[in-house]
Amino acid sequence: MRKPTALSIAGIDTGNGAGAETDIKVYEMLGVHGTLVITAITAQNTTGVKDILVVNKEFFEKQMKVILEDFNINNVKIGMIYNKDQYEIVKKYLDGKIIVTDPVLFAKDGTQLIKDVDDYKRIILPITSVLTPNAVEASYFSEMKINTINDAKKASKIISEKYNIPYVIIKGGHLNEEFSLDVLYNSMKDNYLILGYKRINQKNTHGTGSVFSTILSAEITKGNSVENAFRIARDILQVSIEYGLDIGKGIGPIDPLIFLEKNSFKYQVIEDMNKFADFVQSTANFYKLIPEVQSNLAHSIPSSYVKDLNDIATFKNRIVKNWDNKVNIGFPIVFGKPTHTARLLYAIIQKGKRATSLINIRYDENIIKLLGKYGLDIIEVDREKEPEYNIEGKSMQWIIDYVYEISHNIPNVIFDKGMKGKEAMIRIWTEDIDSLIDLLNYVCKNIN
Ligand SMILES: Cc1ncc(CO)c(N)n1
Repeated sequence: MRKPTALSIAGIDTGNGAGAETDIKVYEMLGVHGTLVITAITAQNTTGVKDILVVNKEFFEKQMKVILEDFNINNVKIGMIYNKDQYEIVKKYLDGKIIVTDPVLFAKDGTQLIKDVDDYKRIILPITSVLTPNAVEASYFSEMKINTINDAKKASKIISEKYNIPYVIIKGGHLNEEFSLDVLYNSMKDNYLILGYKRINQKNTHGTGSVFSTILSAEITKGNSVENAFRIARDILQVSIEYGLDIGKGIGPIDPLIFLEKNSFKYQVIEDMNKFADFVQSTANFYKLIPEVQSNLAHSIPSSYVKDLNDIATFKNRIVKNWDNKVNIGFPIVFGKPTHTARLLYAIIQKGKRATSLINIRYDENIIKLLGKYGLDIIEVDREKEPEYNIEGKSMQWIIDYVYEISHNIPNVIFDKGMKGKEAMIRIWTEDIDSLIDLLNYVCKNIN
């Protein structure tokens, strides 16, 4: 196997939230082999940088030589780099390569991570291809206040011209707006690309800069344009922040690997639903469970990872009983469709249940009896008690709120006998797909 290879010049964060470890995590997750030249070891955790042991000039250069004489490196990412000696060695060996530089002047707790700042400006910035300052750093390099998106545009161009940097991205995390806006200035085209994402209220944001700049470097290494790399980086960053880790006593790290994890969870959901479809089609009596409005299965990734309906899949065209009692599975499997079953499952998960699978089936007293015999808890909902509203999709939330209020729990079987214009219905949820298949199989075997 061949793999594109890149180099990160960074410090070690012993708490594994930013720096070299994060860079390697991100490179590997995106299919790039990441190598390292270490600038310093920080004694660091989520509450801050407690001390810094700088790698001396000779050993710094030794690492550089060893890496470059072996690997074919054309892409570099620079994070924490400490002093003038290190800048000069970097220039000597790496000038002319594609360099993404994250100018980490200060850590989150204010610790200075770059010492000889004037030399840094003179030596590192002019060999940089893509610079990724936040608003505070950009303000420092451009010597202007940055309060608005227009300020950020102006500053990015000033920095680009002043230091001869082809691309400058000013990250808006520090700009005070409802949306976080990032500005990319492309000096060759003299144009801007602005990306806006909803600000996430979540305190665990350690490592945001390292993750962002390494995604850029990885995507550029694979041949993507800087613009596309920027879009990909911003997308992945958003989920990485949403799933920031509540570990440590301070500012916990964001989790870039969630991007892979979520994709693999979703793949498992699809496999489960295919298995469920096979079960339905090989079970002779299944048609007896299908109501007039037809059935659907809602199936989610592990419930603790569910953020919204996009994490829940259903069959786009339901599970349908034909005139000849054959059952059709309405493929394709789709995530994010706001069906009754998906909303119901979502509402149950919101109540803290480890639910992942839910189906609606026909109401029949005998089916209720069988479900009881099988050992499931059952509750009846009186839909006459439901208030009238005209907002689509509220009913499912009401059902779950009502059930929770009267039983302080969400039993696995929730049924109602219907009312005018609303068909009676049984809804069953389980913690996993196999439990749902087993119990439906029992019902189908014993129904007459
Ligand atoms: C080693 C290291 N690199 C970068 C940062 C910036 O987040 C940090 N805190 N520590």
